[in-house]
Amino acid sequence: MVTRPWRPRLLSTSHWPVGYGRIILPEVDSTLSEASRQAPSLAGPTWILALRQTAGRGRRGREWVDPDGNFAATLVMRPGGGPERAALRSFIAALALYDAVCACCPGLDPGPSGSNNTRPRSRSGAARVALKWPNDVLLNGGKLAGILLESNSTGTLSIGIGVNLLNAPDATQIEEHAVPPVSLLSETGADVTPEDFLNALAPAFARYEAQFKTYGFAPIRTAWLDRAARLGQVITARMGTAEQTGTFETVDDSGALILRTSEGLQAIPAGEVYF
Ligand SMILES: O=C(O)CCCC[C@@H]1SC[C@@H]2NC(=O)N[C@@H]21
Repeated sequence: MVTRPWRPRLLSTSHWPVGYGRIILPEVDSTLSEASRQAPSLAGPTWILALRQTAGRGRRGREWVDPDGNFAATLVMRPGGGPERAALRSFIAALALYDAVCACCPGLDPGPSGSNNTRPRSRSGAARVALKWPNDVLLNGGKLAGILLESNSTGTLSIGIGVNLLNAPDATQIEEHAVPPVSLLSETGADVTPEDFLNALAPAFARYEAQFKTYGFAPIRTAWLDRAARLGQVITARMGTAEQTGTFETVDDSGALILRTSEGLQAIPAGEVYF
């Protein structure tokens, strides 16, 4: 496992978004759990970053293995607007992650827009980032980051984000057919600290959130589709024990995956995608 030598960090706050709080903890069980504990006393949207998580959780009840040096944070907010609208924040978080990764790695190839965005690496050999429905960020075709949304009946939404900055978890621990994990360091050579990553991610999230509040989901959906992995290709979506294979046509205005199958267009509101 790669470790980063300790060095004092000067946190740049010059681009920190107005109205957002920030809490940095040396260690916590899970930033999502910490978000539930802290939410009642928070005055506004707040990022909770932990330099170490001892009980990180992933989607579908999975453990999120979080080796030292990786990014683990949760944004706690009270977005209003009901659960369906709140859930669209996963697309905002994915776009913000995409921008933060590109900002931290200047040599990265943002990739072509639209359905060509399927090759794991660009022709020039530069690393390539893409978004995988519903909640993953891919780098060179491997899983770099995951997003887990949790909400409660009081209207609190917690957006948990894990990024393999320094180390990718052991690939033998992943599910069959799942995308293998990669790290930012191994794929690009960029050594980015969790604090620096947060300083790129928080303003990017705030920009997309402001756009969403003003213009709704349409521009977010378009931007997400421009960065989507495997658009126009045959993929398999798994919903519990059921599976659907078809061509990835689009994402609709509720965020559902639209697959073209032999029975016509199928909308999949939630599930996991396999390539
Ligand atoms: O399964 C996934 O892909 C989602 C992973 C989400 C992991 C992050 S790390 C920060 C936050 N705290 C957690 O316990 N989980 C999320």
